[in-house]
Amino acid sequence: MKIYEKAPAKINLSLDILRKRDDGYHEVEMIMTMVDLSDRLEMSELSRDTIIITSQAGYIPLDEKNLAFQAARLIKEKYDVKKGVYIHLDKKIPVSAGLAGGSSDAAAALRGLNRLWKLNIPVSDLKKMAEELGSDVPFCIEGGTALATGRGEILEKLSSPPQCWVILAKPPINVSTADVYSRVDVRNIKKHPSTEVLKDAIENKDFQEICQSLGNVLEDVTMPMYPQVKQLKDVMHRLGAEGVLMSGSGPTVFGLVSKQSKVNKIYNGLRGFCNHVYVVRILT
Ligand SMILES: C[C@@](CO)(OP(=O)(O)O)[C@H](O)COP(=O)(O)OP(=O)(O)OC[C@H]1O[C@@H](n2ccc(N)nc2=O)[C@H](O)[C@@H]1O
Ligand SMILES: Nc1ncnc2c1ncn2[C@@H]1O[C@H](COP(=O)(O)OP(=O)(O)O)[C@@H](O)[C@H]1O
Repeated sequence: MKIYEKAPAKINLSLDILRKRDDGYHEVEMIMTMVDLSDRLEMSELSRDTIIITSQAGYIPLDEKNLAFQAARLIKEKYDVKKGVYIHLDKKIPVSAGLAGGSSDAAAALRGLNRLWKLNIPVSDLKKMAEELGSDVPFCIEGGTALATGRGEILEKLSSPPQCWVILAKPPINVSTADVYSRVDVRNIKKHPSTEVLKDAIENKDFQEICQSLGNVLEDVTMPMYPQVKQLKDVMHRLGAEGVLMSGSGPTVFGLVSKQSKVNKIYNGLRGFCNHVYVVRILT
């Protein structure tokens, strides 16, 4: 039997850091939503007790460092599955981009293997397993739009933002999440985003208020390291995007656009600036 599972990218509409914890993680408050730029996982059962990962993307690890491999190993151990699996990752989400591609692949592997091996694991238990794989993986299990707290694993479901176009642009640099967090000076965060205001704006489907309330404290770490990210934000604003923000630890910048008539102009303008530009929608 062969099954397919989609693994969509996420963007952070807000990202705030409250404090650094004793375990080294940061206590965050962030609103995340999924967009329709997705990897696709093809999974088939192997009678031999082994995990094999392949991908057309030449730039990700295919061994136990791959998050989909780790997901398969975890579910096999926890549920004592003696069968093997072959997972092909059709990568579309750029890597180390702040779009949680690896985390979403891990979540898709958990969902898919639950189906493939007919394990009937409830979503709450999938999310518990997801926590062991990474802070963003629990959100990627159910997706949608959510307020994430703790280190990212405590989730409150929100309604979807109003439909709009999301333009993603990734400059040709890869950013390490661990490196960015390690440089945060928690006592000197200049401006915390107004998470509550953003949350209300989403509930009220108030597009203009959403655009005004976007905020990400990691911009002040990543942008001085990579000035291209700030330049990209400025270009997006100039081209007419109504709300512009860096996603996660970066370097991807997204722009929210309400009018289709603006989308082509922004897309074409950005293509002159960087190779990786995508026009996507928020997944409801
Ligand atoms: C910044 C965010 C925002 O959504 O996304 P990305 O930019 O990676 O997409 C997330 O917080 C990233 O989550 P994720 O990529 O799953 O992080 P993990 O693998 O759990 O952690 C990688 C490293 O980041 C740091 N880390 C992560 C999460 C957190 N709340 N505090 C931290 O300090 C830790 O140093 C950890 O070792
Ligand atoms: N399935 C996967 N897809 C992408 N990257 C992966 C995967 N498994 C492990 N990685 C590794 O995880 C790291 C972060 O990848 P990614 O999830 O794309 O970053 P981000 O969360 O910043 O978007 C990279 O160093 C990459 O090599």
